[in-house]
Amino acid sequence: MISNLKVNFYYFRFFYRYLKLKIILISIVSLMVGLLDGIGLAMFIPLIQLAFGIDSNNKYQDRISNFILENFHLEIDLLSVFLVIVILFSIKAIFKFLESFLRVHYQQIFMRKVRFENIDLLSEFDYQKFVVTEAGKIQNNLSSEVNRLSIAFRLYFKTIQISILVIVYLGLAVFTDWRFTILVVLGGVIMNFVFLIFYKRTKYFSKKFSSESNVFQGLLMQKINNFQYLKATGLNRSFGKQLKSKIFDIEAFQKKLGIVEASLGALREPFAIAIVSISILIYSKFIADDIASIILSLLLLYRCLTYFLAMQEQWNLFLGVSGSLNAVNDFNSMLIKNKDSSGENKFKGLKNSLNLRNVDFGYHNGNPVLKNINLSISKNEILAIVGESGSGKTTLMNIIAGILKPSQGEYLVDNYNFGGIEAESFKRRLGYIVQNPVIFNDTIFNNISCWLPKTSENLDKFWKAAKKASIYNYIQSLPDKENTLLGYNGINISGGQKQRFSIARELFKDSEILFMDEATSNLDSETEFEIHNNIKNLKGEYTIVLIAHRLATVKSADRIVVLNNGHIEDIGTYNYLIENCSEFKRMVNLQML
Ligand SMILES: Nc1ncnc2c1ncn2[C@@H]1O[C@H](COP(=O)(O)OP(=O)(O)OP(=O)(O)O)[C@@H](O)[C@H]1O
Repeated sequence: MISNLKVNFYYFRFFYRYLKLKIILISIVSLMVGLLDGIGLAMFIPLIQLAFGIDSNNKYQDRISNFILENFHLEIDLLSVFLVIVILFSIKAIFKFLESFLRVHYQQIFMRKVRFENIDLLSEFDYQKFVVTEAGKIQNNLSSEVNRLSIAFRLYFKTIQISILVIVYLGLAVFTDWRFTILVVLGGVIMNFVFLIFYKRTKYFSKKFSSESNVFQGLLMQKINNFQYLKATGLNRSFGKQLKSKIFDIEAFQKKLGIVEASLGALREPFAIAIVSISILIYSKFIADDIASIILSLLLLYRCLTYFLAMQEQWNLFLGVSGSLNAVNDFNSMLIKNKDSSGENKFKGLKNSLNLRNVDFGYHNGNPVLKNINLSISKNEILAIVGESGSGKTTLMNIIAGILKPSQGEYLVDNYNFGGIEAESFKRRLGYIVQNPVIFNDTIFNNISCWLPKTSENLDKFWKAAKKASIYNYIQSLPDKENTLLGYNGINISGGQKQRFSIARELFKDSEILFMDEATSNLDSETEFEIHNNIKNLKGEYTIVLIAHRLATVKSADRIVVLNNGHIEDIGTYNYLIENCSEFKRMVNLQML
């Protein structure tokens, strides 16, 4: 019982977090609907009595209509009773409309808030945590589970609204004849205990449904992301089999949910009829034979019971999707717990240098990846990082870019601790060109401008960036030029072109610190030469941190950092390192340059 209350309070708190006092307002409106309906219903007793001339003493036998007629000093005749009924049901109709309207309106507000919150939280999600979080879980929670949550909202509020009606009818029934009411309520309580077993099963299957959907979405994403590979290697079908088997698992839980819901639906009515019949028998045999109150009580209790059954049905349907509420809430808490930390001070541009002091770093598994890194990058310097695969180049670059935080030591931007800088203002000045360039399924213009309006000023900037990234001629050769669609993940263009597009995007952004990870690994020698000429042309204008496996491409750097197994082996110009760093010399020899 207590744990049930706790769970219900958990659901309530979840919705209250987004809607606050709106929940109270919607409850008040439902209360009005119930009160107006119940009182209106009670007025039928004097109406019948007057119409059939049953009562001769101007005294009506049910307490509700007596209360209304006496307190409002109404004439006790057929017309005024009739008018009262019409007025009550008309006002009820207005509240009923308001009730449905508010539910839909608040549902929209609620969903918007949840979606916006998730989008913001995901933007601020800590990178280190992101890489160890199942992609399917993120995808499923942000799409399917949020959609199920919308259904959960509707069902939850329907349940609340209906339960208010149940309470109102019950109250009115108690007011009319408390003994008969107690008999029916006792029956209802017994019935509820029987149904608790069904509710438990529904909740369990709903949770299983959510977790299986997470796995399914993860598999689906992998299939889409690795489509080319799976197709080429013929693994497409066997991967498809995995997806199909997950569909069977999901179906199985859906079916079980359906069976529980169907059983509940079928059992409710016979149970209810039995309760009412037994109550009438007991009442007439052992308690009293007050026909007028029992008729009104029956009317009210019948409505109460109908709503009670509807409430149970809605509640069970809600439990069927309540897994989504747990899933979204857990996902939300995880995002909140792993929010990127950000300082207060706005970054207004690099003045002198970026500095790492005695920096150590390890991922979640604890293995040290970087050890005692001391490095200073001057404004407008081109710094290249080289080293064997796995030596920590990307990790080091991600620390300088602020995506990863040092486990030990300090990262200073112009002598200010990085932690004190507002993350967003720093990121706005960063350009990041990754190993697998990010291409959106959109036009070339939107891919480079990141959805800025196509004004002549932006268009001018766009072509300048395209020229700098050596992609100008290619765009001009296309029939639709900058309006050409690039396809999902740039499926229509080559690896080299993808990289040039992403370079153009960063140059468009007016970034002042550029990070390039293997930016030239997929380019043919001619384009590579061109890009490196362009990088040289950027010299003095941008601070560039560059990772390259092909050592010829780092010749244009001012300094090169040689990383070896997580520590800095040496730093210097290309010529200095050839002379003084055996590790660098070995790497160059290996590449036979
Ligand atoms: N998310 C992660 N979780 C745990 N360990 C990681 C993670 N990313 C990288 N590592 C480990 O950290 C070490 C350094 O990886 P990093 O990617 O920085 O090397 P790299 O020099 O850039 O390699 P490559 O040239 O192959 O890209 C490797 O041992 C790698 O396995």
